[in-house]
Amino acid sequence: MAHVLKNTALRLASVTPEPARNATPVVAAQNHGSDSATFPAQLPPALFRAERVSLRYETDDAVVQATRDVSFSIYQGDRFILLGPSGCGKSSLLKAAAGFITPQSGSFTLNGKAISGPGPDRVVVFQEFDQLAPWKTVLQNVVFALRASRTLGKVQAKERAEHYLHRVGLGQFLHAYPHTLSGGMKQRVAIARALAMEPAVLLMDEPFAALDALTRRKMQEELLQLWDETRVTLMFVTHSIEEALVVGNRILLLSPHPGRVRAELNSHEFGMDSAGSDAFQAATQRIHHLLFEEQIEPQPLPPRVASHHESV
Ligand SMILES: Nc1ncnc2c1ncn2[C@@H]1O[C@H](COP(=O)(O)OP(=O)(O)OP(=O)(O)O)[C@@H](O)[C@H]1O
Repeated sequence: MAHVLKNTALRLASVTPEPARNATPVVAAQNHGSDSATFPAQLPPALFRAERVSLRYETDDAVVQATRDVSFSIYQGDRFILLGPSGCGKSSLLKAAAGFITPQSGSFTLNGKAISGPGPDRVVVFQEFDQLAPWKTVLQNVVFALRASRTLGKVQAKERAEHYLHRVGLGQFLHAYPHTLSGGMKQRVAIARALAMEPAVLLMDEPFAALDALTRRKMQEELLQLWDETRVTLMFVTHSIEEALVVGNRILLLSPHPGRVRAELNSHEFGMDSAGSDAFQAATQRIHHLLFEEQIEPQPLPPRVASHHESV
């Protein structure tokens, strides 16, 4: 029963815009990240779901198994983090969720519909600073993406682009060219462009990893502010435990290559001001331990509970 209660707290935490502070702070589940059979029926369905996704690359020289049987559910308004060591398949999962890679087996669904390719309902922000067309101004870059999705007319696209560029603090730089911007500013344009598409899920692949520490912190803060205003559903890849705890409300831990679900954690209690606190340090160490040291062996389970859970 305790398993079900803990997991219920986790799920409840994930479906409310900002989860209750008294929810179980960190809950871990090995494999089968979310098993709907163990939760009450009144919870809303997942917005986005990965079901036993295995990803494999085949080249002339080698076959690389990137992930194996990865399952998870993302709920409306989640800031869902994929966290794991280098090479565990985080980026591959994100690209597959975006529809750029077809799973070897398993599936992704958005609002219950199978994903079979890229779509404007899933927009990606990458780490690289060269995501913008250098011959277009900041405004033109965003308008171009909106027009390419064929959902808006010229005037509407320009209005929407200006709105989101103001929102990320670039109102003064609408007519600047990308080469005149700092790395952080270019990432803001990429984020504004993605937000302007008003996707169902915003996919972010280590978007701040190439920034210096101060700018990275500022961008994390701004992202949280933007989330507060928009409540956009995020799927965010990082290999930084601290970033995962600060940015996310739920964290999926992946084991080293090939990536499998190691644990699922509830991290909504941490924010920008948490770093350095005892609870934050303890959570960081616990995650580190889960990722790199602890071998979780499957335990005998009570009926109808598909995975081993533990609280931290
Ligand atoms: N296009 C590709 N062709 C062949 N193998 C690939 C390709 N892309 C990724 N891989 C391999 O798949 C595995 C997972 O890579 P992926 O980039 O998804 O991991 P990651 O967790 O995002 O790593 P990092 O944190 O270092 O970016 C790695 O072994 C990688 O070498």
